[in-house]
Amino acid sequence: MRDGNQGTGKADGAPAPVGDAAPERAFGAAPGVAGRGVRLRAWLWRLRDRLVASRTFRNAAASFPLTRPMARRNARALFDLCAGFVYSQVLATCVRLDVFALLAERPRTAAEIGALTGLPESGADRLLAAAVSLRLVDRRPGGRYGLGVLGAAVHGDPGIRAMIAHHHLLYDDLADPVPLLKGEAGQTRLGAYWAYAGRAAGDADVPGAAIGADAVDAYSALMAASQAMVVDEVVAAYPFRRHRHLLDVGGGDARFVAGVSAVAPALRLTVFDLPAVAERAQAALDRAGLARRADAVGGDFTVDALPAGADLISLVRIVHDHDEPVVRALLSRAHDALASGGTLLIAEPMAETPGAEPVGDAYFGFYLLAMGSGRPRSRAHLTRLLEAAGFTDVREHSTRQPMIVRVLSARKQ
Ligand SMILES: C[S@@+](CC[C@H](N)C(=O)[O-])C[C@H]1O[C@@H](n2cnc3c(N)ncnc32)[C@H](O)[C@@H]1O
Repeated sequence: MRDGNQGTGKADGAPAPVGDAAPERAFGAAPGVAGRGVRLRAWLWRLRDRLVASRTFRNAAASFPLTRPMARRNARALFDLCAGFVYSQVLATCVRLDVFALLAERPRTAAEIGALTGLPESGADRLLAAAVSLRLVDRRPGGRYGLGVLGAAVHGDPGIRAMIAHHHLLYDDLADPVPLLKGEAGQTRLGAYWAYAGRAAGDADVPGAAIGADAVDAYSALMAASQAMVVDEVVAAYPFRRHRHLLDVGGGDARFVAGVSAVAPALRLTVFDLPAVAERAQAALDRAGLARRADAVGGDFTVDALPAGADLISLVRIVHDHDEPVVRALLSRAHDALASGGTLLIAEPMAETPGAEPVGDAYFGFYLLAMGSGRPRSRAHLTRLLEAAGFTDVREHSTRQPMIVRVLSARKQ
């Protein structure tokens, strides 16, 4: 099953093609004047493309003192694109060999790191030099190495480490992206990992109730590990205390509702997820001492109604996992289940996030492609979907790290 919007040839928020009459209408200019503006822009883009493609021009730009910084910046940006996979492998190796944990204990030499990780000293030396260049590791006095500013962040966050550790599945699937883009890849490793996403890629569509504990354990643990950074952002952005009952749809191991419970002590909490995950959620709620005010309900939101009556429904890192028809049906079910005057929250990383554009469209775009369903969506795209499902008053609540998660709320009349 593919996204209903795919294949239209017009990405969400993409500029209108050159020659389209829309810009003229938008600016209310006389058609002839605006048409000349569009043609002038098209000519300038062609000129820029020709110049930048010319080696002579690039050499001249690198020689001239005023354009040299820009020429160097662009050359470096292009090299980083070429080398991105290598940088990721340096990071993944440091995580796999626990280099950051070893350096957090105390600064160490390459020989010590080699002895502790099973690498020859020359291998440890090469890995550490690469990690220094990427700010994962710092050189310290006496030929020792310590944590770098980025390595310290990875060391301090089990969620980031878990994400990095599972990326080998993604890299395997992306070894040849063309069959993925053509929709001809069949079952992928990420599709198998995220059982609910990959279930339609096999011969038969597996019902949600048939997805067993074995199939959900790994992804549920990954989501639980990476939930801390999300819940902190969402709780800081949205006033949960004004509500009486939160239903967290696709709530995984109940980490999100547990985080919210701390800031909204009177809130009733319900987690809805696939039956195998709901069992994990119920056990987690019991362990957290939340059983009196929280419960978990098993079901499949592609076919089942959602539990009714909550005045707040949250979809945290859910919508981007699914193609258009599933999202439309889910939003409609959420609308049906909400109490009148209730609120729906969507919290997830989004496409076209200013300053984090590649995170949405490149990383999540290709991650979800490999997973077999879903796409990152922009705020404008989500707003259209929410309004089509009957919601009004769509608002964004600013988060401190919009790269990680953005929050939209919408009201049911
Ligand atoms: C990406 S995880 C997000 C989990 C959690 N909200 C978080 O942010 O950590 C997606 C969740 O949606 C659940 N899910 C996926 N498809 C579902 C379906 N058809 N019905 C119910 N839950 C589903 C998964 O089991 C999983 O827990």
